[in-house]
Amino acid sequence: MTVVLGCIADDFTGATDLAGLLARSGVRVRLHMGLPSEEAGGDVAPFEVIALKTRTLPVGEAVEQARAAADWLRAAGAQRFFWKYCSTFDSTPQGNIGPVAQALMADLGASQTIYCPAFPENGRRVFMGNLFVGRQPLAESPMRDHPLTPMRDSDLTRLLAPQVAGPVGLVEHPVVEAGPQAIRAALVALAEAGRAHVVIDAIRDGDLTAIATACRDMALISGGSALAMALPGLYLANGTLAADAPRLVPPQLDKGAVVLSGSCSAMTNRQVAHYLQGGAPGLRLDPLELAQNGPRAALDWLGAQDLSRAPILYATADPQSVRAAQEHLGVARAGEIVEEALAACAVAARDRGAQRIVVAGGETSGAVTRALGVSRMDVGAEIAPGVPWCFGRSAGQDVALTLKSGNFGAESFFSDALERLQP
Ligand SMILES: Nc1ncnc2c1ncn2[C@@H]1O[C@H](COP(=O)(O)OP(=O)(O)OP(=O)(O)O)[C@@H](O)[C@H]1O
Ligand SMILES: O=C(O)[C@@H](O)C(=O)CO
Repeated sequence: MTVVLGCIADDFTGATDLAGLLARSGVRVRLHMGLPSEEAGGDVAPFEVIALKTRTLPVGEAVEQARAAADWLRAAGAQRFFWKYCSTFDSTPQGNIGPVAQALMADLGASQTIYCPAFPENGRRVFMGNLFVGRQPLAESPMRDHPLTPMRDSDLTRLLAPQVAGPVGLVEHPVVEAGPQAIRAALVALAEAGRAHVVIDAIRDGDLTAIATACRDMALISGGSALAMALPGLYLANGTLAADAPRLVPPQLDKGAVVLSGSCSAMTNRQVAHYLQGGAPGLRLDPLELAQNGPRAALDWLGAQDLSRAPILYATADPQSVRAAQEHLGVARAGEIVEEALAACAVAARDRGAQRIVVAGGETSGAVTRALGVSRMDVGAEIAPGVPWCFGRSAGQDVALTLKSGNFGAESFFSDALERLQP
């Protein structure tokens, strides 16, 4: 078995999203939480996904980690690579998306790559280079108030231009609609015009399949998870991937569960409210209180809960409360305090036997998996598009984790997740 596609994601929920969509094909997908510490090689899956936590890091550090991940994947046999970022193109003002793509292209000897964050099933579409979230342009969507990466422009070519050397190209939707051959021809013409970085429109899954067909042999593809979805089928069809990959057998799990929410997205706010309305025991964490007293009160509360009722601990709050906390503590510190507290709660819940752990938020998921010491997981069934249950080991026991991207899932996501994976 060799690695058919080596994938690098810039955050943990983004990586599970990608892994979940690849796993829809039935092919085995392995997810590494952070740069793998074990030697590359040995037992590998055809799709290996490395989850980094680089979305908000300084550019140099993000680039260094992505290159190290690509080196590991290359040593494991990968010859094609996928660079996964958020379907809302989340980046800091300096931006890591372009610099990472550029560095990987240089290392892999790729002369051109594409950028396509579209995820139509979740309402992300790219048209004439502009990213829409549902009906709203990105910059008018709730993403404009994201705690760490507020997105205030919707034009991907304009967002990408300062992040890369040389001009950015665009393959417009009419070309994409005309199919793989037209896309290939447009990419060749753009390459001849010196455009190594090309944004591609996509408004439905069929567009993504056409793009994946046109680009499946590129050394580096970059985009959201949905662009990768067609790749396993294409690799099976052309014989790059053998059809006899083993299937996942999920472990037996106990009744105990906990829900930890550090995402402040509009959707997570609704999901938390819905879960509490349904009668779940819940405790709201206040960053200012945590800054003064630490997580002791949260841990005491959790210690008194019946874990078979899947209690929720959440810092999820509306944009106004988030801003107030950030003004007092600073953006980074407010985030860290919450992440540390939720991570401590995850460990305490695991130590009391919780084997199903639901986490909302990419940064939060990074902190939780790190605290649990979960370094790699096998990817199971999806609860909602882009949100699978994953199975790993923590402190010698089986744990199931689902890492929900801030904006993903239905309002009933938390109860959906627990129903989907009943002991
Ligand atoms: N009440 C709060 N005040 C300030 N910051 C908060 C608060 N609650 C959570 N945070 C921080 O906001 C950040 C939310 O980012 P996170 O990546 O976890 O969620 P998200 O961005 O909605 O998810 P995704 O990246 O998957 O879209 C975290 O750093 C978290 O600690
Ligand atoms: O692409 C998305 O929207 C998600 O996988 C994600 O990256 C959220 O952090």
